[in-house]
Amino acid sequence: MEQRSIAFIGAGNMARSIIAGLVASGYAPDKITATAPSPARREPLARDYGIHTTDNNLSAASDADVIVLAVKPQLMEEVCRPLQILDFSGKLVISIAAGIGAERLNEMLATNLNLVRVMPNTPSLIGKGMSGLYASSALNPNDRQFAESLMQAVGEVCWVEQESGINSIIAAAGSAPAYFFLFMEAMQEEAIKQGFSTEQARKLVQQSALGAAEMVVANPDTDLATLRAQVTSKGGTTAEAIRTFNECQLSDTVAKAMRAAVSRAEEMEKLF
Ligand SMILES: NC(=O)C1=CN([C@@H]2O[C@H](COP(=O)(O)OP(=O)(O)OC[C@H]3O[C@@H](n4cnc5c(N)ncnc54)[C@H](OP(=O)(O)O)[C@@H]3O)[C@@H](O)[C@H]2O)C=CC1
Ligand SMILES: O=C(O)[C@@H]1CCC=N1
Repeated sequence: MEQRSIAFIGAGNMARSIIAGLVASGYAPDKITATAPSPARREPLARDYGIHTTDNNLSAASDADVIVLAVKPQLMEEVCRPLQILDFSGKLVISIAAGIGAERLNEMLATNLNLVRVMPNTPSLIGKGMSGLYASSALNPNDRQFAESLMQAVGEVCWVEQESGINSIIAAAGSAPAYFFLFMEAMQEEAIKQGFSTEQARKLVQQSALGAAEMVVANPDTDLATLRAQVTSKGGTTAEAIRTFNECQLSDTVAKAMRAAVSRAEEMEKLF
């Protein structure tokens, strides 16, 4: 893919995941800079991926063709203010922040940005990311294409037509790895109670999760309910487990949780 110089402003969990995936996919480490105030954040990135790091946001952003805003939403305004003096006309800005809209980002950087909002997730680290992208129709096709290729280098992508769709991407993908981790944690805990060691319990759970996910991917024409039915023998053990989940209204709980994620993103849009 096109090798533009990229500055990640913020070098935390999500920036690291994208950087790792990018470098593994062949993106030149020399073209990537990441910024963070603490050396403890920067040094492992420089060491592990061979990228440049600095605590100077202004110089990193000034030297870059592409600026990825990757700080916590509550810090975004403070981080953007000193960058207002830059000329953004030839730069592409990608924001991965949840709960900060395009209009607000234009306001924070005091200009009309060439902007793509991206909502990635941490499996980008291993090239298995799922990212949602939004750009206004005014964005030039080259920038649109670059943002898409960048995120494709670390996983799958899905464009949304309306900016509000980014909040639904958060609910379905950005936050979603945590839901699966939570489910696996609960399973591991119970497997331990049933007599397995922590390692055995983890292996049982992770291999089942991996196998299930890979079966979903390998059978694109089979719906999820059918895959579930194939495990569920009539009058058998799975049926009892599923009945228990249904009794506890698992689907409703999942729906509630996803709506709570959207509501929080909407709330953050007002706060920051
Ligand atoms: N984590 C996730 O799964 C996802 C996160 N996001 C979004 O990504 C963004 C970052 O989240 P996440 O990576 O989890 O957060 P982290 O807290 O892990 O990372 C934030 C980073 O910002 C750095 N930082 C703090 N202050 C400054 C500053 N003044 N200038 C430059 N960098 C600064 C921190 O450095 P230091 O440690 O030195 O303070 C840290 O490296 C958020 O906006 C979030 O909404 C989006 C999708 C998924
Ligand atoms: O929890 C958060 O706010 C961020 C956005 C999606 C995943 N992590």
